Formats: sequence, structure tokens, C-alpha cells
Amino acid sequence: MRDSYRSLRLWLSTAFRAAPGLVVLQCAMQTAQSALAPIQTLGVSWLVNGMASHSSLLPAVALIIASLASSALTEALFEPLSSTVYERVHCRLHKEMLELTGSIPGIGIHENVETANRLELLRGETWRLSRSARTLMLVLGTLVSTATVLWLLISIDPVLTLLPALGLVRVWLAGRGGKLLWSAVERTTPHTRLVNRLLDISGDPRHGVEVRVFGLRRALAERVRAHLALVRAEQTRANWRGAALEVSANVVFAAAYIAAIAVTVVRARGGALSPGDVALVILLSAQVDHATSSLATSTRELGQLLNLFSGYVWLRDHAAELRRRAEGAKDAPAQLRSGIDVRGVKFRYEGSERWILDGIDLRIPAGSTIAVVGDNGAGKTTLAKLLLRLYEPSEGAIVIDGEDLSAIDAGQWWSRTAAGFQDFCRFEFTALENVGLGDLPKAQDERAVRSALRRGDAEIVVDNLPNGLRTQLGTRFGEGVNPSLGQWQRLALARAFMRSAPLLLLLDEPTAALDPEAEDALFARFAAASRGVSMSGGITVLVSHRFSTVRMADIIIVLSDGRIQEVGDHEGLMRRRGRYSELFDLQARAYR
Ligand SMILES: Nc1ncnc2c1ncn2[C@@H]1O[C@H](COP(=O)(O)OP(=O)(O)OP(=O)(O)O)[C@@H](O)[C@H]1O
Repeated sequence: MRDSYRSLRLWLSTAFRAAPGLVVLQCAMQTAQSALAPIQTLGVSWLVNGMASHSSLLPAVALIIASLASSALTEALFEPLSSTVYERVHCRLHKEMLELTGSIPGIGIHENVETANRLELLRGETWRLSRSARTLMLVLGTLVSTATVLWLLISIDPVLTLLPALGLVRVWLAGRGGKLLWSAVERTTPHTRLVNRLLDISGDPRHGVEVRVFGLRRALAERVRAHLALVRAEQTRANWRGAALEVSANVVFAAAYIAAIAVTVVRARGGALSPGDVALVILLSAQVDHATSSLATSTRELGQLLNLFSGYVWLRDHAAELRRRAEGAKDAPAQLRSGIDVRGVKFRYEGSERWILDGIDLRIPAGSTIAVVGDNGAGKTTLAKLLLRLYEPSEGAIVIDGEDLSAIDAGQWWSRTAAGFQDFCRFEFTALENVGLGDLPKAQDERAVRSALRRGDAEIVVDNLPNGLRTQLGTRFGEGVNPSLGQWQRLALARAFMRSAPLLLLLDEPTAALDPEAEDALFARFAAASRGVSMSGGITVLVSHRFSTVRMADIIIVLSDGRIQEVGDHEGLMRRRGRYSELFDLQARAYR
């Protein structure tokens, strides 16, 4: 109940916060417009009575003309006003949702099936949330017209108020139908998510080669069809059940409608009512029919909206709870003095029983470079993400200069780190922005960007662009150039080097897409860049399968099945003739 109340409040406030003046104007116009139809009917009733009693028709005609003119005016203005409010609410909601999800520490919210479903539902239905003002107007309009109709009916015969009362049964059943549909939508969200993902794959040029070479077009289309069929079947079933409820309510209402007209005609014949009253009841009954049917529609829509807003309340609460927890958080240090201690860290992904990291103990002194190697799936990237605080350890702690990382403000920690990942982002902006995004305050600072390009060995990429740093990258959203995979990766690396003295520089397979020559040149620069980072006590963590890169690290750890198998520097590990030296020799032979 409390949740429904909060959803209702959020629903009402969302539209008002986005466009307060326009929504008030919309409310006023809607109220006027909704009262005008019954008032017009009253004018018709006066007209009939005036003609029957041969009295003046002027008041009736004036009332009809005035209400017609006002109705035409408000109708003309209403649509553009609604669209403007819709756009404003839409922009605001998107902005708020991006800010809320972005403020949540960790990426688990996108990976946990339940929370990912909730987010997808919210994202996919933002257009419906944005129509909150329109639904508000629909409800308001129906309430005003129902109240006006009620008032007119009472003035004729209080028994006639039974008619709108029966209409409420219709509204209640429509609400039940809406609930049935909503639970079908919720049940089918995992299928909808999958369909969206498959459509993304089919439409993305990066996957185009595999889709064509493996002849996946048909198979993908068949999967999309099968999941959509499931979604459609569930939702159609719910729609039919809702429709059956509504039809039964309509039959009852139609019987009451006929009875009301029959009673009025009989009473008029007995002289208790005037001909104008009969005309009024006939016309008003039609309006009650219309009003209750649109109230039924808006109730259905309102139910869906409130369900959606309860999802939105959940997202806000979730983000607020994490903000609250972070309130007493400590500041990230300006410089690393001692270093990072990984103490007995165990980690498993949510919903999984398997330990991905199984008791990692590691000391990384300030200013050092550490390389992490190991087989596929050994847990290297997971460890890197824990250091970045994209996940929290399930057991144990990561300690930064004596302070538990989980007690340090996540936003601050991120602002003091830099990262280059194997699955980097390809921002289809200008080359300048693409690199500059690595340090937002300096995003447009050409000197800072050029220096990052130098450290990431990506100057050559920009030199070959037709408009240098001002070149638009990517061709999907307009005219631009399409860099190769390796060129994109060099730019992503340069982005990682934008922050000049991060406490943690994390490079996860940063050279995977580069040719050996470029890789060689880059190693030398890595060493220089790492020295720059280490001046502030910063630590460079390099995850790599290329042992020629790894060898320059101060500490090398070999991960195997989530445990540290070996640790030491290159010479030490080679002398030991263990797993590291075995892998190193294997790769060196392959390169010879
Ligand atoms: N988001 C996730 N949810 C559940 N399991 C995951 C997730 N990400 C990774 N894993 C699992 O964790 C294990 C370790 O993955 P991780 O990416 O850390 O390995 P890695 O050593 O970096 O591998 P690679 O060398 O192939 O990049 C893998 O078995 C993987 O299946």
C-alpha cells in the first residue's frame, strides 16, 4: 500500500517537475474541456424546453455556442501542449535513469538477471512513463466530466446516479484486466530482453561477418520469431481474459442504460419530467457510457503506469540506499604511500556457487607495476575489476594504504583510477573527444589529448585521419571514418592515459588488437608511462597473454583456477622453471 502511494506520488511529481507551468495550464484546459460536453448537453435540454414552451431560446443558443467555441479552442491547443510536456518528461526521465544507474557502484545491477530485467523493462517502457502527464489529464478529464454529469443527473432524479455507479464496476474490471496484462508483460520480459539482444546482433555491422559467414540470419530470425511468439501468446491470452471481463461489465451497463431511459420516458409521460429532461438523460447516458469507458481505459493505463513507477521507485531506492551507505565513506588518498593489499580475497559471481577467486593474498607496493597472467578463465579480469571496485569481494578485503576499499567513496576511487580494457568502448565522436573522455575536465584540452596520444602510442592513428583530432569517428551516425580494430584500441589506450597520475592504471589485454611492431613500440612507452604513474605512488596492473609485455613488470603473478600459482619478477620466475617459464618459453619459440 505504501509502495503504491509512493509510486502514485512519483507519478504525479514526475510530470510537474519536468514542466510545472505547462502541466498546470494543461490541467486547467483539461478541466474546462471535460466540463464543456455535459454543459453543451444542458444547453440542448434548455433548447428543447424553450421550443416546447415557446419561451426565449437565447440563453440556450448562447450556452451552446460558447461551449462549442471554447471546446474548439482548447482542443486545438491541447495536442501541441501535450507533445511538449511529453518531450520534456521523456528527456528528464532518460537523464535521471542514466544518472541513477551510473551512480550505483559496481556493475552487478546489469548482470543480475532480476535487476537486469527490471532495468530493461524500465528502459523499454520509458515512453509510457513519459506519457504520465497525458494519463493524468485523461483521469482528471474523466473525473471532471463524471462529476458534471452526476450533478446534472441528480438534478433530474437521484435514482439516475446508479448509472455512473454501475460504470464503476466497469472501471474495476478494467483494472483487473490491466493487472493480468501487466503480469504477462513482467513474465515475458526475459524473452523481450533476449529478442532485443538478438536484434542488436543482427543489426550491428561488427557481428555482420559472423552472421553471414556462418549463415546465421535464418537461425537468428527463427529464434527472434520463437521468442516473440511466446511473448505474443502470453500477452494475447491476458488481453483476451481482460476483454472477457470488460464485455461482461459492458452488458450489465447497457441494460442499466436502457432501463434509465425507459424510466425517464415513463416519468415524462406521467408529467413528472419535461421533454428537455428526457433529451438530457438520453444524451447524458451516452456521456456516462463514454466517460466510464475512458475511465476504464485510463484505469488500465494507470495500473501499468503505477507498476512501472514502482520499478522506478525501486531504482531510486536502490541508488539512494547505496548513496546512504557511502555517506560515511572515506576520501580516496591523493597519493599512494604504502600500496594495495589484497587480503584473503574470495569472490563468486551472484547466483553462482563457484569460487572464481579462491583466497588471493597479495601485496602491491606503491609505485610498482604488476602483471597478471594465466589461462583463459583463471580469474584475471575478475581480479582487475575487484581492484577497480566494480565488484565487492565476497570474502576478504582489498586495502588501499591501510583503508578498506569498500569504505572509500566509489566515485572518488574511480576518479583516481584509469583503465583500458580489451572490450573497450568505441565512442563515435570526434577523435579529440574519443580520447579526451578519459579525463572529462580536460576532454577538450588539445594539449592534454596529444600528450595522452603520445603515451598510448596513438599519434600515428590521428596523423592519418583526414581532419586530425577533429575527425568524426565511425560511420553509423553520420559522415565519418571507420578506424580499424587496432586503431580503435590505440585510441582507447590513449584514453586510459588521459589522467596523468592515477593511483591505479589498469590495462586489461590492452594490446590484443595490435600488430607486434606496434606492440613493441608500446612496451617502451608503457614503461615510461608506468614510471609517470609511479611518481604519485600509482600502481599499474597489466593483464596480458603476451609475455614479452609482461616481463617488464616488477611483480608477475600467475593465476590458476582463482589461486595464485606463482609470484615473482621475470628473472626469478624463469629461474624457478615453473608454469611461468614454461609459458614464456612456449611463446618465445612461437615468435621465433
Ligand atoms: N559476469 C559474470 N558472471 C558470471 N561468471 C562470470 C562473469 N564474468 C566472468 N565469469 C566467470 O569467471 C571466470 C573467470 O573469468 P575472467 O574473465 O576473470 O577470466 P580471465 O582470466 O580474465 O580469462 P581470459 O584470459 O579468457 O580473459 C570464468 O569462468 C567466467 O566464466
